[in-house]
Amino acid sequence: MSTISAAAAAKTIQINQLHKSYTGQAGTEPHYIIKGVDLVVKGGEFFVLLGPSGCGKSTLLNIIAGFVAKTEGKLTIDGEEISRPGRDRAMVFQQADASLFPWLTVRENVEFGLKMKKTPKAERREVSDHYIGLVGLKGHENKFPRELSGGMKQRVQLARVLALNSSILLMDEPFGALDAMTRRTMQKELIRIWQQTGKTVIFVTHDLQEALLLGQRIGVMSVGPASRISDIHEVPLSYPRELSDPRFHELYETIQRHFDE
Ligand SMILES: Nc1ncnc2c1ncn2[C@@H]1O[C@H](COP(=O)(O)OP(=O)(O)OP(=O)(O)O)[C@@H](O)[C@H]1O
Repeated sequence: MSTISAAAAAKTIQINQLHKSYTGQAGTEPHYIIKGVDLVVKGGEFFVLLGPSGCGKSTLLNIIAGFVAKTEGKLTIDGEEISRPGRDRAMVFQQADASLFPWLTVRENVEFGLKMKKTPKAERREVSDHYIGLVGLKGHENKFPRELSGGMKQRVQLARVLALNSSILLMDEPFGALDAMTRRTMQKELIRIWQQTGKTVIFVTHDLQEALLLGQRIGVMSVGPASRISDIHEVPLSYPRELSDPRFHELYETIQRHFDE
């Protein structure tokens, strides 16, 4: 069966009393970045992690990815405790440049992970055609990253991650470096791709508008240190969401007020 048709089932992430601290010099108290994070993200959900700069969003995402070790607490995926990276999770970073190989074409970048997995050439081609099309890059297969705009590079990164067929997408401010118009287009496309692929998504942002455009639920992290998820807001709006929707504006005001208190 091809990688496209064998779509991985969405997975549930459960976090209980997660702490992350760094120790300083001998004899000093540990410095808690996050302390007491509790969270359940259901399989197939689009969950947004929102919080001010430096509160520990990336730290939490990196712990879920298995890139950073937790200090205490429990982290399970479909009931199985995890502590290292796995094929069930894939990360999309803010800087697409840093994650693409400049000497490989769009197609070669998208196929890279599959090549590492020794996927046969014909299947690699089928998968890369599918995801290059899905992210709107058809016709650009033979270009190199230097020939692409920032938005296009981010699409390549997304296609490469999608081609790996992980059931969980971890996204760390992936559109933070894009101009406003490209960012809006990418947000819409991401929702379309999420709806088509049924993946579990955890999307980190410090932008409330972006959080409300994307998330089914928004977890707000408190100001660090020793940050935790202090509130979870359900977003009862269907997709695609429009900034001009008065209900969007109302929700924005409600959550913003909460920040100001
Ligand atoms: N290896 C480390 N050792 C010590 N402190 C660290 C380490 N990594 C991160 N920190 C600290 O943890 C805190 C949270 O960082 P993190 O990058 O998770 O925040 P963030 O909410 O993602 O911020 P931003 O939105 O600015 O990216 C920061 O104060 C940072 O300095």
